[in-house]
Parts: sequence; C-alpha cells; structure tokens
Amino acid sequence: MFQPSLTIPRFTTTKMSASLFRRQALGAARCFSTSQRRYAADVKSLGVIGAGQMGLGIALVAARAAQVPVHLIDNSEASIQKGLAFAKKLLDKDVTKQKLTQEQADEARSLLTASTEMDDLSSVDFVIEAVPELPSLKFDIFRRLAQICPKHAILATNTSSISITKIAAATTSDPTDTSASSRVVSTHFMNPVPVQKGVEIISGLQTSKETLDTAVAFCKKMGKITSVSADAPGFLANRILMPYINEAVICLETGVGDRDSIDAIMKNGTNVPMGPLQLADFIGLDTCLSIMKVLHGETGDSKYRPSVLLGKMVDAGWLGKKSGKGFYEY
Ligand SMILES: NC(=O)c1ccc[n+]([C@@H]2O[C@H](COP(=O)([O-])OP(=O)(O)OC[C@H]3O[C@@H](n4cnc5c(N)ncnc54)[C@H](O)[C@@H]3O)[C@@H](O)[C@H]2O)c1
Repeated sequence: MFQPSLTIPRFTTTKMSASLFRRQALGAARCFSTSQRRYAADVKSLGVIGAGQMGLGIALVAARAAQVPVHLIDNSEASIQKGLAFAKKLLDKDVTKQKLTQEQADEARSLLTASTEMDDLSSVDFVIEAVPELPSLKFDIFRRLAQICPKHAILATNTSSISITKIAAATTSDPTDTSASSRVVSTHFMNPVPVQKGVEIISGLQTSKETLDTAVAFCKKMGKITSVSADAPGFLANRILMPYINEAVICLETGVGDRDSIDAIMKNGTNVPMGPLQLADFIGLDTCLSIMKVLHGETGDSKYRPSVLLGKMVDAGWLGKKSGKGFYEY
C-alpha cells in the first residue's frame, strides 16, 4: 500500500545526531514489532492541519522525536506565526534545561515548515488534522484531503469526540468506495502534547487494519504510549474526563462550592496536577462544550447534559487560557 514518498522540496532534512539516533533505536527495539517498525518507517513526511495548541504540539513532537519533515497548515497566518514562535520558545526552554542540545533543537526547527494552503499536502505520507471541534469543518477538510493527498496517505484526525466513521464517510460520495475512507483513523493526542504520553487510537467502521497499525507505529515513533478504543461517543478519555469537568462546572453554577474550593479538593484529594476548572481552561471551554454536546446528542442520555454556565462562558468568548479568560484570568 505504501509507495516511496515524494520529497517536499522546501523541507530541509538534517542528519540525526548520534545520541538521539541511539536513543530512538533503543526505544524502537524495546517496543516495536517487526511490522510496526516497517509501518513507522514508511511514514517519511507528516502534514498537520491546525497550528493551535494541539496541532503545534503534534508537529513539534513529530519533528523532535520521529525526526520527519512536518508541514503545518493553518488558514490563519497569525496562528502560524504564533505557533512557530511558541515552538521556538519550547525548544529554547529544552536547551536551557539541558533536555536537548542546541544542535538537536536546530534540527527540529529545520524540519518544521508552514503555509496556509492545503494543496501543499500533496506529497505527505501521513496527515493529522487538529482544527476546532466542528463536525462540518472536519468533514470538509477530509473531503479535500482525499482529493489532495497521495492515494497511500494515512488521514488521521485529532478529534475529541466526533465519530471516526462519520469523518471517514465524508471522504467519498460513494460509500462502497473505501479507497480513502479505509485510510481514515483517529490519533487522539492528549494536552499538552509534548508532556502527555498517552494517545488514543480509534478506528472507524471503514478503517483498514494496515491504517490502524501504521497509526499505532507512528505514534510510538513519536515516543507515545498508545491505547486503542472503540468509535463510541467520547471514546475512552473524554467519556470519562468530560462528565467530571462538566460536573465541576455544575457544582460552581449551583453554588455547591466556589472555584478555588472545587479545584483545591480535587487537586489535593485525588493527587492530580490541577483541579477540573483549571483543566477546563487549559483544554478550552469551547472544546469541552463541543464534546459534552456530542456525548449528550449521540447517547441521548441526560446525564451528559452540558452545564448552562459552560455554554454561557463560551457565548461570552471566555474560552480559557487561549482567550486570556476562563474560570481564571491569564
Ligand atoms: N485542547 C485540548 O485539550 C484537546 C485535547 C485533545 C484533542 N483536542 C482536539 O484537537 C482539535 C484542535 O483543538 P485545539 O485545542 O488545538 O484548538 P485551537 O483552537 O487551539 O486550534 C485550532 C487551529 O485550527 C485553525 N483552523 C481553523 N479552521 C481552519 C481551517 N479551515 N484550516 C486550517 N486551520 C484551521 C485555527 O486557526 C487554530 O489555529 C479539536 O478537534 C479538539 O477537540 C483538543
């Protein structure tokens, strides 16, 4: 299914440093099967759509750990500039903390390119989409990816909650033609991507085993630990996490506790790095609301009803850390 990939001329590939190569080779030997090693090796270039907090993190980790050229697409030039500046800041910080040498940081930066044109993904082997959690937007992007990308490319989504089967179906007007839909899969990275090791891999009804195996292998090459879950509303991570966050917002809304008490009891009582309201701010309140709407709508179960306060905060544009205000000020 895989063909030798075409090189994107604008990418600068650099020689991998000896120590990084040794570390990767050791890691690979520990956790890769022979076929997984082959599948991961077949991915020679990556496209990432959306230079927001998730897309930027995915692009940076792919350049750093998997050492493949990554082309980042965003429809906003401002988001691209902000994302690339943030990537530089993170790499500089790793150099200061002696987690990376200056040479390794420069290598990672040289593997990252960006543009606003999706047509620039015409020769990548693997694409990960990380645009906002809006079904119609994702369907449109996958319809276009099926036309733009090579016929062997894996088309992955970072959706938090939208059905992979529905996203795969959007690639074609003929449901019996699975040539594109069989290459659609979810690689659901956790936030912040450079820190969190877990990635949830989800197949749609149409996803081929080779696509699933390649997604697992490539995420491992990025240094991640994969879990496989079913294409059910919220999958695993958000089926468990979002009702917890939503319940915290309902507790705030109904006066069971104030912001600081809610976050303090969960942080200090369950040994997590932050409370649910602060976590919601970090995830993005718009993303949390979208996921609750999917859980509620697709299960029809009232236990997933989104908090009224959560909806109002999104209406106000108070989306959390990314907009400067959420349950906290940034
Ligand atoms: N934030 C989280 O904690 C988290 C965790 C796991 C998964 N996700 C999922 O990842 C995806 C992205 O979330 P995020 O938090 O990074 O969002 P974000 O709002 O930070 O970033 C989205 C980016 O997509 C860009 N964009 C919008 N429309 C576009 C288009 N048509 N073409 C190209 N780029 C476009 C925006 O300019 C923005 O830079 C969502 O599906 C979300 O559910 C988020």
